[in-house]
Parts: sequence; C-alpha cells; structure tokens
Amino acid sequence: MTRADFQRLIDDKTKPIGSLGRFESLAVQAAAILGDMTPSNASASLTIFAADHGIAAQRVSAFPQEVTGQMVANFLAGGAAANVIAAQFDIPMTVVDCGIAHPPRRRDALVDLSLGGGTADSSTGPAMSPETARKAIAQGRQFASGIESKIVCFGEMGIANTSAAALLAHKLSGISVAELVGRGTGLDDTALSHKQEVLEHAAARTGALAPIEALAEVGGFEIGTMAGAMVGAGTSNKLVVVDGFIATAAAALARAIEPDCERTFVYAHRSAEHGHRTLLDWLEAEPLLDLDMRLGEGTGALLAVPIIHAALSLFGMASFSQAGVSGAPPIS
Ligand SMILES: O=C(O)c1ccc[n+]([C@@H]2O[C@H](COP(=O)([O-])O)[C@@H](O)[C@H]2O)c1
Ligand SMILES: Cc1cc2nc[nH]c2cc1C
Repeated sequence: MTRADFQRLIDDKTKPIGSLGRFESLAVQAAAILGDMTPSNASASLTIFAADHGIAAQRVSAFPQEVTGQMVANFLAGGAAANVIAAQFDIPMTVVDCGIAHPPRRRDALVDLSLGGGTADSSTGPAMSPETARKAIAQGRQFASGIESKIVCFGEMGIANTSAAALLAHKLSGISVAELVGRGTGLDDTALSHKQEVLEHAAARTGALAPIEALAEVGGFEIGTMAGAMVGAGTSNKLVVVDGFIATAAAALARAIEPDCERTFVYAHRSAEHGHRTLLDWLEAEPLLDLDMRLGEGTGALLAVPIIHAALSLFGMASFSQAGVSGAPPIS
C-alpha cells in the first residue's frame, strides 16, 4: 500500500478530515514506511552512540572528558535517564563505543565500534582522516542492518559533541556558527562566548566541504556512525526517530549522503540547545515535542515512541460507513 492508500484510510475514519492534525500525518508516515498498521508489530529499540572529542581540550564543555566513559558505565548499570525511560516503555537499549577516551572497565556489554580514543582537536586540524570518516558511515550502515526492531531511536553521549554538531551543521547548511553554537551541558555567558570563538576559529580552517569531508574535518566518531546507521535503517524501511541537536546534525549528514532516507525520519523533539530550532527549520522538520529538554542519550526519541504507537492505533477506528455516521456534505 502506498502513502496515498494509508491517507485514504485515515480520511475515511469517523472524524472530520485532518482533525487530528500532525498526529494523522505521523500515522500515515509510520504505516507507509513500516508497511503495517498494527502498533504491536512496531517494536522499538534505542541505540546510544558514544565517543569523545579532541576539541574538549579547548574548554568548550562544562564537564570534563572522563564523563563520557563514566556516563556509559552508568548506562550499562541502568542508572541514566535513558535507562529509566526505556524501561518504562519496555524498550531495549544498546550502547555503542564509537571511540571513548576512557571507556568503562566492563566493556563486555558494549558494542565495540571504536575508531580510536576520541577525535583530534578540530580547532587545530582535521578531527579524523577521510578514510576514518568513510569507515564511520560504513560501520553505522552495517550496524543498522543488524537491528531487528521496526522503530529505531538513536541517541548519543559525548562530552563536547555540541561543538562537533554545530560545526558539522554549519558546514552542511551554511548557517552561521553564531546561530548554531549553544550552552551544551550548561556553559555560562563567558564560557559560551569563548566556545563561539573556538568554533569560529575551527570553522575558518576550511572552506566549503562535501559531506564526508565535513565529517572528517569537524567530527565526531559517534555522529558519523549514527549518520551511517540512519542511512542504513532508512533504506531498509525502519522508522528512524531522531533525538536532539547532535542527532539532528547526524540526520542532516545522513540526508546529504542519501536524500531518500529523509522520508523515514521522525524528529522527536525540539531541544533547548540554541541552534536546534534553526537547524530544524533549515531541514524543514517539525518535531513532535517541545519540552525544553537538552540531555541527549535518546531521551527525546524515547518519548516519541508511545506517540507513534498511538498514531498507528488510529487505523483501528471505525470508518463512516462501518459506524453509520453521516459524512460531511460536499461544500459548494
Ligand atoms: O540532544 C541535545 O539536544 C543535547 C543538547 C545539549 C547537550 N547534550 C548532551 O550533552 C553532551 C554535549 O554537551 P557539551 O556541552 O559537552 O558539548 C552530550 O553528551 C550530549 O548528549 C545534548
Ligand atoms: C551528567 C551528564 C549526562 C549526560 N547525558 C548525555 N550527555 C550528558 C552529559 C552529562 C554531563
């Protein structure tokens, strides 16, 4: 069935046409991508891609680099926000090491796709080689081919990755660095203007860049791997739930690499990170939620899952003829 077929089904349900707004378009998008209207068939999962960033050395984050590995240990122990929300919805969670500088000792529960102990500092040179950038995309695609669930939530963890995401979004979109730089984990005004200087300097190192070159120049390992996974999941007709600012930068990269995968993306929420609104507007994306969240980890994406399931449940409504409800008379 095509998107138009699912749209006809929804239009024939017992409600004024369009009265459930974007909730209806979500139902049509989800059913068309999954080829299935049954909520219980639409299993969901969360993958958190984690990595470190050399640009953290420039004091662009409110937290030290060790926190990436420490939070990954917290994910494995079940203590993070992502864990408790995922548990609430019975959503299984996988954590992928894409290049953590100080990984936890208990590595057995991690998927190991490490590309090194963090990227190089992109304010002084390329974050990674073009070969590593291509490897990040390829390993993400490969990883996605092993995901069994139909709805895939992608989140991330990486100290200083709002810097990498802002620079990548700048290179892909041409939006100014000033419009994309934000407080991340909670910088004060002084630290924010320092971050902006560092990012302006990093951006000025290079001119216009092709997508893979942009990933190589500004990073990061988890963003590239997530972008590859978005391409892979999208091309195999999974519904890709995009989380906050960093995940949206990965989605912009995925779209630049494979434009067709965009139709499978659901933007879960508008993060409070300055720049997310501008980036979403540039992508012409309207997120489902706006809860002032700015945590990452896939927490916003998880909250979208019950909304997607509820949207699919609309296909269980009675049609006008089934319920004996008179349709609207044609407007002359
Ligand atoms: O998802 C978002 O919109 C978001 C906004 C701000 C911060 N974060 C999280 O905070 C970390 C990056 O912040 P920072 O200040 O270290 O660049 C990283 O682990 C992200 O998951 C996430
Ligand atoms: C504590 C903490 C938790 C996070 N989760 C995602 N990014 C994070 C950054 C910090 C600092």
